[in-house]
Amino acid sequence: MWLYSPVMMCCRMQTSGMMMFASRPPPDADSAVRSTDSDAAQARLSAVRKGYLADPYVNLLVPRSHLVPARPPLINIGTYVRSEALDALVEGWLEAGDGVKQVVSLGAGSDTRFWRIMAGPLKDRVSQYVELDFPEITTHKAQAIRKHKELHSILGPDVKLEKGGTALISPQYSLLPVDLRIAPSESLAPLLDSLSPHIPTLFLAECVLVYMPPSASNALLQWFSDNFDCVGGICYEMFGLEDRFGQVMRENLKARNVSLPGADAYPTLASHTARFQNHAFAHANALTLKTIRQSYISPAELERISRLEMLDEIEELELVLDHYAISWGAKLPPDSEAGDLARVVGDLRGWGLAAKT
Ligand SMILES: C[S@@+](CC[C@H](N)C(=O)[O-])C[C@H]1O[C@@H](n2cnc3c(N)ncnc32)[C@H](O)[C@@H]1O
Repeated sequence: MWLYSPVMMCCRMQTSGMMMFASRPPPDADSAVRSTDSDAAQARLSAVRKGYLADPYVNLLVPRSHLVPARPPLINIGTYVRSEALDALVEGWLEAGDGVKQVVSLGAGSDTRFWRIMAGPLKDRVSQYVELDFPEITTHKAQAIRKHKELHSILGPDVKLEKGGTALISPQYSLLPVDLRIAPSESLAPLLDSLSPHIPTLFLAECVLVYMPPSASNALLQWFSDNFDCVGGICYEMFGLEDRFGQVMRENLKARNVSLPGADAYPTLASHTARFQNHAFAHANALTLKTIRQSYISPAELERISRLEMLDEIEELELVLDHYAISWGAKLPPDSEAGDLARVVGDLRGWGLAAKT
C-alpha cells in the first residue's frame, strides 16, 4: 500500500470494500494489515501495465491479476517515484565496494525485487536474500513461486518448502514466516544460521514499520546494528500525519481496521533520520517522494511518464507525495576497508539516482 489520498479511498470504498464490510464481520487487525500487501502489489501492477515501470514478475504474484483495475494516475506516479528511488538505493548498496552482500526484506509481501535483481547485472552481488512476513503472506507467496516457472527457475533445483508450507528455502533465497513485533532476539534468531555477520547486509522496510509500535521497530533496527559489522537499512512510509491530510488518511484506514501505531513517533524527516542514528547507523538521510520527484528524477523520465496519462492535479500529487518518506542509514566498520560504502551513503545521488542539475 502506499497512497491514501481521499481520491483513492473514495474509489476503494465504492468498490469491494463497502460490500465486504456489509456482509462479513470486520477482519481482525492483523488480517487488515496483511491486506495492505494486495494494495501495494496491485498498485505496482497498475504502474507496470501503464508503462511507468518494467516488472515481468508482479502479475505472477497478484491473484486474478487480469481483474485488477487500473489505478488513478496520481497513484501510478507515486508508485513509480517510490519504486525508482528504492531501486536506486538498493542497487547503490549492492554495487558499492567489492564482494557480495546480504539483503533482508522485512514485511516483503509480494515484492518482486529479488527476481528483478536476479535478472540483472547485480545478481552475482547477492549472497543471500531473505524475505519475512506473516505466515499467511509467506504461504501464498511460496505457492506462487512453486507454481510459476519464471519464479522458481531462478532459485535453482534445490528448493524446499518447510514449516508446513509457510517457509521456502533455497541456496540463495529464503522466505520465512515471522511476526516482526516479536522480540528479534527470538524471531530473527534463525537468520543468523544462514547470514554471515561479516558480509555487508541491507535491510529493507518498505511500508512496514509504520504498522507496528515504535518499540518493536526500534528493536529491529537495534538487532541489525548489533548483529552485523557493516549494515545498511532503507525505510519507506507515510509521515507527517498531524494535518488534515493525515487525519483523512487515518480515518480511511480505520474504516478498514488498519491503524498506524508507528506514525506518531516519526512525524518529520529529521525524526526519520534520527531513527537510524539512534541505532548507530551514523550515515543517515531522509527525503520525501515530493523532493525525489522534483529533484532526482531526470527531465527525460518526467517527460516520458507525463505522456503516459493525463494528470490534472499536480497540487494534489505534491500534497500526497509530501506525506511519504524514504529514509536510509548505514553503520560501517570503523577501519574503512568499507570506504566505498562510506562514499555511497551520503545521499540518494551517491546511491545511484542522480540529482537533476
Ligand atoms: C504495505 S505492505 C508492503 C509490502 C512490500 N514491502 C511492498 O512494499 O510491496 C506491508 C507488509 O508488511 C507486512 N507486515 C506488517 N506488519 C508485520 C508484522 N508485524 N510481521 C510481519 N509482517 C508484517 C504485511 O503483512 C504486508 O505484507
